[in-house]
Amino acid sequence: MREVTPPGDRAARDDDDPGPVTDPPVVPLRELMRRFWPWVRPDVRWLPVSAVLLVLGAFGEVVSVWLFKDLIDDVLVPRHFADFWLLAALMLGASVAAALFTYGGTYTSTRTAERYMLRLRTDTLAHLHTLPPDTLETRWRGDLVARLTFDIAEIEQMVATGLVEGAVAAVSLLLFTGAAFYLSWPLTVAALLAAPLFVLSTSLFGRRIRRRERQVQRRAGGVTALLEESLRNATVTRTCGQESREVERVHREGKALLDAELSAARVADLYQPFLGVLQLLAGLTVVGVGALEVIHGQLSLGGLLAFAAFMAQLFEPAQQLAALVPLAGTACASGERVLELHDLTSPVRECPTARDTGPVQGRVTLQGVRAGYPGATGTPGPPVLTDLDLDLLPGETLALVGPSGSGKSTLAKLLVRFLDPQAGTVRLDGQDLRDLTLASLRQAVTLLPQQAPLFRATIADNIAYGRPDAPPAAIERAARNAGAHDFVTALPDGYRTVIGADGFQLSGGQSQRVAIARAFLRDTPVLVLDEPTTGLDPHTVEQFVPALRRLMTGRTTVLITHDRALLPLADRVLTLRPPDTAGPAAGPDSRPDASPVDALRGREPRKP
Ligand SMILES: Nc1ncnc2c1ncn2[C@@H]1O[C@H](COP(=O)(O)OP(=O)(O)OP(=O)(O)O)[C@@H](O)[C@H]1O
Repeated sequence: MREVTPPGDRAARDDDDPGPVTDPPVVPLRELMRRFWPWVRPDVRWLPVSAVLLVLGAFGEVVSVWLFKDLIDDVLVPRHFADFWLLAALMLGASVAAALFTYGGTYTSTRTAERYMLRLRTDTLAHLHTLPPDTLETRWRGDLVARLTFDIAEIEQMVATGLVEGAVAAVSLLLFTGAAFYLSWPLTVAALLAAPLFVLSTSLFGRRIRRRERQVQRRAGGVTALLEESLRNATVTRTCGQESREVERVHREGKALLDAELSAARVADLYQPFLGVLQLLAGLTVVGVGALEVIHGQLSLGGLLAFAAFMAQLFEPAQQLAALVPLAGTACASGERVLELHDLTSPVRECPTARDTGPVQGRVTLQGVRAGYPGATGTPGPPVLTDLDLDLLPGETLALVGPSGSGKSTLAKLLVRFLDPQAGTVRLDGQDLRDLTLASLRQAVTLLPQQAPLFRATIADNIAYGRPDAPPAAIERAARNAGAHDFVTALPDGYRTVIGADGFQLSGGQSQRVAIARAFLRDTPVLVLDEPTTGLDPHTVEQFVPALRRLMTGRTTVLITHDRALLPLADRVLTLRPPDTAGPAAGPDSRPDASPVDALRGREPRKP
């Protein structure tokens, strides 16, 4: 949803290139505070502790200023030096106590804020991990990272730090005003004449800053999104000779960010000098009225100087309160971006009465399945699969073939519930997948995606990713079964060799073997292999087949492949057709020449 922006607001105005990231829905400040408050709750008791410590610190300052007045009136004016030592010692004591209280208050407030940020970030990521991978992959990864880092830090500034600082500044303001009032009420009234102007300017500036900050955060997300994509696709960029285009793309979004930043700065940076003028106005009024009071003997010189000191002290919390205005603007814009993530819901839900699978034999049944993807508005999109019936016995291997876009990966997603059917049922050992807990289902089914994803960790840790408690002997056994042991032991650090996040130190075939070893170690009764030989040359595939055969033995396997060399591994072959070749959606191909290995059809499945 785009906010309506006033004419003349250059950075806020939508230009020809709105950038990759769109605005999240606008959320009122109260609603933002309500939504983000639960993460403060575990440490909520520390908020009053730090507030009390900070207020005690401010009180120490008041005492110190008061003693300063006595120093002027009782030592300096009457030239009575004997009282100096006691007053000086008391002033020093008050200042040291104030410094210690302020230190304790600041530290507890920082600790609360940092812990808040950690909780919010962890829970946001945990929420993202409840969403099907497709939901995340349709968003810009860099922008997601920006929301999980920068935006959450901005929210923390407001919700945890800002609240404490705001409360303490308000209390300090009251303390200093009370002390000033006690010294001279006419002077205090004169000083407070500027207060309505403060309040008015805060409201006017606040709204404008928030509007501009929304653009800043959106553009900042756009820059990280483009940077991430640009670096991830560096190989394609170089081979296509598009380096300058990539740099230009990021530069253009960076320029839009710069414009948005400058637009925000033009308002935010005007705010503080504007307040400075108001402060000067209040100060001059105080000096004028104070001079008259001293001349008429209604105020001592010490009193006037102490009043001036209180005024100086008063400006600090006033400035802190004022600084919360741009902070709140940024935090609101960031809050909206993080809330948008929290409001993403998974189309795949675990029902409250879901039960564990229990021991799994591995019979997989699809009955009248229709499946497709939700459209932009969340309504069901056109079906990719229709009327799909399938019955796989335990230990049976089904090769799933068909042209691109015919729905093979969609079927794989149904088996691990990354997607639910629009109609019909998918069953495991006769149990509807929707009646099972997601965790137990995924304990029973291993999905090996097309690209073997590797983590920046040791080879042993990569193999043990699905079973982190696996002993080294089990890891080695899995690697031997996957045909990975020989190349792993040839590496300088063997199983302790750290590989890059995208497996850049391993060849495609080696990465696939590590992924197969991972599947061996998980040892699930059902396997879904999505084009396991993608990118491998025929010779490597030939070497790879025995490992695949070992892995599939005794497990119900759906083997998605375009590779004819793998078809002999299957007991049956199912060919899917893309929706546009025959009616609205794909289904199992019943043509007699549908499968290149029709002879395999009807063959007895291997026993588990
Ligand atoms: N997340 C998604 N959102 C919307 N449509 C999708 C999504 N994923 C796949 N599709 C669409 O569903 C159809 C089937 O895609 P699917 O990935 O299942 O095909 P496939 O047979 O596995 O293709 P390939 O052999 O190229 O991997 C395609 O038209 C594709 O555009």
